[in-house]
Amino acid sequence: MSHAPITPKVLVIDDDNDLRYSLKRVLSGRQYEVLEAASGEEGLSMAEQHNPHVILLDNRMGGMSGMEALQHLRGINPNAMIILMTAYGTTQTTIEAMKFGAFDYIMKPFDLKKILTLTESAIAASKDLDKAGKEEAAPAVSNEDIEGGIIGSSSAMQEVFKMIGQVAASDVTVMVTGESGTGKELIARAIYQNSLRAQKPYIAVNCAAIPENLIESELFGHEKGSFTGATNQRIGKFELCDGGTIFLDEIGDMALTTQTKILRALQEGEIQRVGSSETIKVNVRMLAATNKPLEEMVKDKTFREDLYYRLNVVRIQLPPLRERKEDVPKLIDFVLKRLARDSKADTKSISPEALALLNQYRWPGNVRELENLIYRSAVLAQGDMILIKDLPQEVVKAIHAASPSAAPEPSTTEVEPVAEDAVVEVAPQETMETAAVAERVPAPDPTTLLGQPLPDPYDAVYQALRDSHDTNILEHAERALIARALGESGGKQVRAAEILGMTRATLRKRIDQYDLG
Ligand SMILES: Nc1ncnc2c1ncn2[C@@H]1O[C@H](COP(=O)(O)OP(=O)(O)OP(=O)(O)O)[C@@H](O)[C@H]1O
Repeated sequence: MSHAPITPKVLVIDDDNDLRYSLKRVLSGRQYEVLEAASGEEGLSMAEQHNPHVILLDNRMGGMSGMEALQHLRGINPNAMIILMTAYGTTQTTIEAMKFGAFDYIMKPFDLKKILTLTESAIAASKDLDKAGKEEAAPAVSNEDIEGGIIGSSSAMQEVFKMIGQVAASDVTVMVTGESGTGKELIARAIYQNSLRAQKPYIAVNCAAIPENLIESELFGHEKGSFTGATNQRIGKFELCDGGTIFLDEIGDMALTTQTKILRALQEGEIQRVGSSETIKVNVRMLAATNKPLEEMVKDKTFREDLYYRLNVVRIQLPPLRERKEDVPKLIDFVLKRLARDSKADTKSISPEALALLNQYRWPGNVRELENLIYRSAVLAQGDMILIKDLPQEVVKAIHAASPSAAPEPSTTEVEPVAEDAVVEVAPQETMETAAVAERVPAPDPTTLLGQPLPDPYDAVYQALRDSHDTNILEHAERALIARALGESGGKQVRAAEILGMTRATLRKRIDQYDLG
C-alpha cells in the first residue's frame, strides 16, 4: 500500500499537447505534482514509476486506447483513481470505463473548473482509501456468524441473546417488540430454532399483509362454501402448524374479532374453521411481534387487554440501531461477507472514513436499512472498498444536516456555489407559520463550497424563532416540524411519524395539541 505524500500526484495521459499543457497549468496551481505522458504506453510506465494518486486518461489516442490502458493501469496501480476523458456521446465507453473500475469519466470538451472539481474529489477518495489501508481492519465476522445470522456484541443485544436462551426451551409465549427493521422476525426464528419444537413446523404470518376479511381463513381455515370464493375446504396455519411454532408478525394490525379468536387459541388451545362449528384442538407455541405501541392501543381499545397480557408473558424489546451503534461495524462486515458468499465474489470492505460517517447516522430503518445501504454501496463501489463517494447522497446529506461537523462530503462532479441567503423551498401544503419560519432559514443543506462548511442551519432556525416568538421556542419548532412532515407525507400520519421518529399515538396527540388536524 502506497503512503500518500503531502503533495498529491496527478498523471495526465493524453496525446493532445495543448490539453496536457492546460491541465498541467491548472492542476499545478492547486499545488499538485503533475506528471505527463503523451501515450498509453508511456502512461503505463510513468504510473509504475511514480505511483500517482489520480490519473486523467484520454480515451482516444494513437497506439493503445484509453480503455486498454485503463485495464492495465488497474493492474499496475489498483489504488489510483482514474478519470477517463471521453468524446461526447460515447455512452458505451462510459459504461465500460466504470465497469473496469474508473473513478469517474468526463466528456470532452470540458470546462477546466469541472475537471478540477473532479480531480479534487478523486484525491479525497484516494486519501480515504490510503488511510483505510493503514488503519485496523473492521472486526471480523466468522462463518459461524454468517450461518447463525444474528449479529450483536452490544450489551443490549447480549441481553437479548440471553433471553432467547432462557425462553427457548419452554413453551412460553414471547412478544418481540421494536422499531421496524430491528430484527424481530430474526429473533422469533432464533427462539424457534433453539426450542424443543425445532424439528416441528414454524410458520410466520404477517398479519399486516393479509386483508382483514381473509386473515381468519388464513389462520384457522374455512369450510367449502363458507363465504363467496370459498370453493374448497382450506386448512389454516394453526392446524398446519400443530406441534410447532407460529409467529404472528405485526400483531398490532389485527382486527378485534380476530384477536378474540387468537385469545381462544392461546387460552384453550382450540380453533374453529370459518363456517364450521366443530372445535379443533391445536398444540401451537405462539410468538408475536409488533412495532406498534400496544399499551396505547389497549388504552384506545383497539387492542384487547386480555390478549395483550396473554401475549406479553415474556417481552423481548429490541433496541433501535442508533442505541447500539457499536454493532454497526460488525453488521456491515457481516452483510459484506454474506454478499460475497451469495454472489461468489471477493469480499469488499469499507473505508474507515465511510464507516466513521455511517457511525453518525441515525438509521431510521434500523438493520434493514443498513443491509440495503451496504448492498447498494457495494454494487456501486468500483474497487474492492466502499468509499464515502459510494454511499447514498441522501444518507450523507442527512448525516451532515444532523451534525454539520461530520467528515466532509465528497465533492461530486460539479459543486454549484451556494448563495449565502439560500432559502428552503416552501411546499404548497405547508402552513403559513412553517413557511414564515422557513423563509428566513438557510437551507439545511450540508453542501460544502470548496470545502468550507456552511453556517450551522440550526442557528438560523433558532434566530428566526427567537425573532418571531419570545417564548415557547421548542413548541413552535415542534409544531413547524410536524406540519412540515405532514406536508411531505401528504397528510399520512404513519409516514409523518416515521420521518419525525415518534410514535403515531404521540403524533396524534401533538396534532390535537397544535391544532394541525
Ligand atoms: N442482529 C442482526 N444481525 C444480522 N441481521 C439482522 C439483525 N437484525 C436484523 N437483521 C436483518 O435485517 C432485516 C430486517 O430484520 P427483520 O425482518 O427481522 O426486522 P423486523 O423487526 O421484523 O422488521 P418489521 O417490523 O419491519 O417486520 C433482515 O434481513 C434481517 O436478516
